[in-house]
Amino acid sequence: MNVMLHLGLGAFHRAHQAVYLHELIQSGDSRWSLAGGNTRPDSPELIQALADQGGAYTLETISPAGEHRYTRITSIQNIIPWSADLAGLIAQGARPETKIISFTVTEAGYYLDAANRLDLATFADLRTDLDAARAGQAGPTIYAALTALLRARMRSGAGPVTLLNCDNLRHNGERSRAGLLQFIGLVGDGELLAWVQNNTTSPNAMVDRITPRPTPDVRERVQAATGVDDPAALMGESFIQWVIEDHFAAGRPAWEAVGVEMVDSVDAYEEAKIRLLNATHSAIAWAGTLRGYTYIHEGTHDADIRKIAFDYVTDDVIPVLDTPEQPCPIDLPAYRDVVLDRFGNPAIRDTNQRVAMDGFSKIPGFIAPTFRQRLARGESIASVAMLPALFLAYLQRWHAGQIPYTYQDQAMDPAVAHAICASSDPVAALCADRPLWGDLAGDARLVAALRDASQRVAAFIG
Ligand SMILES: NC(=O)c1ccc[n+]([C@@H]2O[C@H](COP(=O)([O-])OP(=O)(O)OC[C@H]3O[C@@H](n4cnc5c(N)ncnc54)[C@H](O)[C@@H]3O)[C@@H](O)[C@H]2O)c1
Ligand SMILES: OC[C@@H](O)C(O)[C@H](O)CO
Repeated sequence: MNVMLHLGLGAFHRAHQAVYLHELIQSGDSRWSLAGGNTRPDSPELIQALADQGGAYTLETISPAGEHRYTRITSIQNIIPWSADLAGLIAQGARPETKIISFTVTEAGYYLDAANRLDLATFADLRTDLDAARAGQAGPTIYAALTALLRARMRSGAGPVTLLNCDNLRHNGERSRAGLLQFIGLVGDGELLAWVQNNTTSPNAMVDRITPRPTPDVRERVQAATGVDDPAALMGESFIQWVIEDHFAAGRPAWEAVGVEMVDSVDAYEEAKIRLLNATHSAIAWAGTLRGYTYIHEGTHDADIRKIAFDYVTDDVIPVLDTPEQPCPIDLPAYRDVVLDRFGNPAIRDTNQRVAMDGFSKIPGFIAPTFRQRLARGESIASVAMLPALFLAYLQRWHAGQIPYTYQDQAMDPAVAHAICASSDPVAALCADRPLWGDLAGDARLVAALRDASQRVAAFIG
């Protein structure tokens, strides 16, 4: 049996990658199974519940028409408990049957600047893990965990392995590989660096399924529908998509048999998803919070918020993704409309809190590239400017203690956030932040557009 080892047993992995493999196994192809665990001591009760259930759990999916389906997912066959030395994960990673190491550690879990360099100056977690790795120890960041796993694999002679990133990150394979190789270089392990370069691949992948944080009512509905009380139950939308570059070092499941799209280049899919779905999603979460809504579907049905989202995609994104020189193979206006319909599904009850999180990683990842392209073409940035202007208004509310939930942002330096909000010119301060804007930081056109957009946001908030 071949094993795909997954790092980051969050909701999304269980509603997406585990589901595709479950369907493949159900179709009669049981050549692969999943093992998984967290690199951080997160959600210990959930990990224990999964272990107690042999890795199985019930997934509820809800279609736009409101149809509920319940499926017992059984592809994760080895739950690896967390320990600080990551001994269980390292042992599994070093076994020859492990042929793929996949991961979901959130967009903020990669610590890269706009030029794909590890941002050691900003992220203390990364500095701590680098010290640990230099001392030969594992650590919770993806880079320190992979360094420890791959070192053990190299020493065990278990052979090549694919590193499969399943997070919403542009060029997610290439970028996390760049971070990993820099990290190993900084550790100073030349032998491991050469081994990783020669024995691993990192295909880019686009992943999609809206998976809210499971709430107690999901468990109740699952029990009512199936008779099983499942503390690891979770819920997602019925829509699911996975597009992967077919570049595997040691084989892969026959995913195409269950609808995974295996392609040469994922570029068009990931640009469409990150800009039309993820950036729009964040904007609706920021705007919805400012208008006093709790859920994404509420903001999506607010005409003003919907117009901000629609105009951003229509005016500023589609023209740069679909050009005469490089026509986009995806029907972007149709994609925009489907995405807004998905967001508007009231049964999903996805929260603004979940989608608004990690704004400091989403501006550079999801939004700044549109500014860069529009400005390079000498075109207006009025519609896309509404997104960071909404984020700034949201951040100011957070700073004033007026957000009705805990704002989680792993990429935020609280001192920087404070300096922006306390500045006499918050727009200029936000636009000057290099981790947010890279080479665009301080650009006069960016500042002017955000000033104008901030006035529109102030009028919108009322
Ligand atoms: N939930 C969705 O709708 C969805 C859809 C597509 C893609 N994704 C991707 O999956 C990611 C996780 O989403 P989720 O719903 O599973 O969230 P979750 O909160 O349920 O799980 C997060 C997982 O990431 C790990 N993690 C978080 N920060 C980390 C860090 N800095 N270093 C190492 N591990 C870290 C946690 O231990 C946990 O396993 C998202 O950030 C996104 O990139 C999510
Ligand atoms: O925009 C937030 C994401 O977690 C989103 O739910 C996901 O990317 C949908 O696939």
